[in-house]
Amino acid sequence: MKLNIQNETSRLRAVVLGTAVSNGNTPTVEEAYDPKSIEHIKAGTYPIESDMTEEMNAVARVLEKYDVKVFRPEIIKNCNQIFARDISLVIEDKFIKSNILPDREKEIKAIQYVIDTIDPKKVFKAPSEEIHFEGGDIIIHNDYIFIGTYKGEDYPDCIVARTNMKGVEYIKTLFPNKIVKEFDLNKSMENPRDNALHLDCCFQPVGKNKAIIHKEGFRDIKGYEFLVDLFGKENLFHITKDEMYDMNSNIFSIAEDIVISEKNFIRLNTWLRNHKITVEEVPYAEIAKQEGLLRCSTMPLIRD
Ligand SMILES: NC(=[NH2+])NCCC[C@H](N)C(=O)O
Repeated sequence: MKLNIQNETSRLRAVVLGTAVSNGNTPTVEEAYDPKSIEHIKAGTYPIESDMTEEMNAVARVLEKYDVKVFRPEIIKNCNQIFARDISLVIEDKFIKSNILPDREKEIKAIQYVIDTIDPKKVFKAPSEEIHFEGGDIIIHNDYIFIGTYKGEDYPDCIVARTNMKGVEYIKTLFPNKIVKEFDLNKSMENPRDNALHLDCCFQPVGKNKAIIHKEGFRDIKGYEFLVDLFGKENLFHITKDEMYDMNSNIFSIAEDIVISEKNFIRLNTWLRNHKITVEEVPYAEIAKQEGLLRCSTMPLIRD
């Protein structure tokens, strides 16, 4: 397979879509690695496998409708494999295995059968365990690579901070011709409304020149201002804390003028349609309880 990814919105041809099959029992609070999951574990409202499987199948049906080749991970028993985005990423024609949170390391072997179809010279793995990065923090935007990170001193104890500056430096070495720009994000293990878990939880380009953004997700306001300058204020759709919590920035583009979005995102979906973007609505509120949505559960391999 010949990979090609230059941005988040060109016409999609092939993608990995995660799976909720054999997702395991409801984790304990200690086992969870994000605050929104913890909230639902405590409230007894943690999502169940059959509901999540149904939601993901709805996404698969939309992708098939647009003739996108869909790869699913092999099933690892009792393992949460929903968020395919984080375990690896594709930039240009390179496949990069993430140095992910140790709790999630075993997820990658389920897509080895996909990796086996790629030229081994194009497959990369960071050389040191001190280099951390996950796909949800990395957004490719033509000449730019945007990377979410966390520069707080408590990084080592912060399991919602998944990409460090060593990760940013590593991506820079792989793409010397790109402008790599990092963003220091706000993290909170206590309150999901204050937690920009990954960059794609508070920002994502959409359409040709637009983006969805949550200003308060940026720990360093200069990062937010940089994006305002680059995209232009009139091209940004600002979301509130509650909309970030519901994961509005985490929709998924099939093309510049086609997105998959959650059916309850009324304000966002209206804005998209007003900009002549076709919105394919799916139910994804159960998946959202684990602090991830459509971008998080998809990992594009080929776009035009
Ligand atoms: N790309 C993303 N934003 N992924 C969300 C992953 C959510 C998952 N609960 C985690 O904490 O790892």
